[in-house]
Amino acid sequence: MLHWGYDEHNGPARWKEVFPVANGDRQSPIDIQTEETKYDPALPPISPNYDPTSAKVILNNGHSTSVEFDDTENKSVLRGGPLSGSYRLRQIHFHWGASDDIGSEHAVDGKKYAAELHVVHWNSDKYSTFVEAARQRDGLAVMAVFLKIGECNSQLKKITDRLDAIRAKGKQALFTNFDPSCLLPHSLDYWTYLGSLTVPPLLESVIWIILREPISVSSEQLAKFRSLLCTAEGEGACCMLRNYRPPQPLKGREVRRN
Ligand SMILES: CN[C@H]1CN(c2cccc(OC)c2)S(=O)(=O)c2sc(S(N)(=O)=O)cc21
Ligand SMILES: [Zn+2]
Repeated sequence: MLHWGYDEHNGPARWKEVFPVANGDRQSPIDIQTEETKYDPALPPISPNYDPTSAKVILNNGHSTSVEFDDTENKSVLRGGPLSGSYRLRQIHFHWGASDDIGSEHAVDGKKYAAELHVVHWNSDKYSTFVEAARQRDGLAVMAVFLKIGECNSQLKKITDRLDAIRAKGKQALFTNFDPSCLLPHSLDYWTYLGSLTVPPLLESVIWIILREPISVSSEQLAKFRSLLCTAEGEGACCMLRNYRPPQPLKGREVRRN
């Protein structure tokens, strides 16, 4: 396998050949069996506090599209929930599928949503860089939001309307004055468990916070994600039709809810 991706020849089933942690004890995503989740009265609400001026660029990295934030100071942080201390906002990105009936990474009682938003943070209280934090078991905190097909999402439009400027892999465009809280659902109720990055290097350093209420996305908006290219300008164009990893074994982990 040359470079990892989501096709038959380089997809999730083969990542273990290069990243053996793929068969680890705390891999993500998972299928959340709601009957097995444990209510924890000690779990406080999560509290996102983002400064819109932290937003810098929107980027096509060949595997997804992301909005990157300035994480050189504690301007945009996530606190509360299962977290001790504050986790600094790094980037947001999305996962989707080739059709509207699949696309999310996590599943709920076997049900997959059309797409999934990930808001990535790192533990800037304990570690001095993102890369160092990404190697620690409490280094990263990713908040996941499910996207279900419905009304056009006017907040998401700020992102989907810019995708044609970053069609090819490696392209980026200025993207500022954006507070990702605008993409969160009304309720911040969540499930939480200990897992990993869902993309190589699949590091087992993520505290996952999965919001239980989905947000909407229209079929047309979602189609725009699929028109992104996994290839750079000048290479043979290949569309980014899917970029989700399927659910991984729970291996005895507990999923708590607030
Ligand atoms: C958007 N693609 C990834 C970019 N990053 C990345 C890239 C390379 C190495 C690395 O670890 C050192 C991190 S990231 O940490 O921002 C994350 S988190 C994440 S997910 N799906 O698990 O939430 C995917 C990515
Ligand atoms: Zn992700």
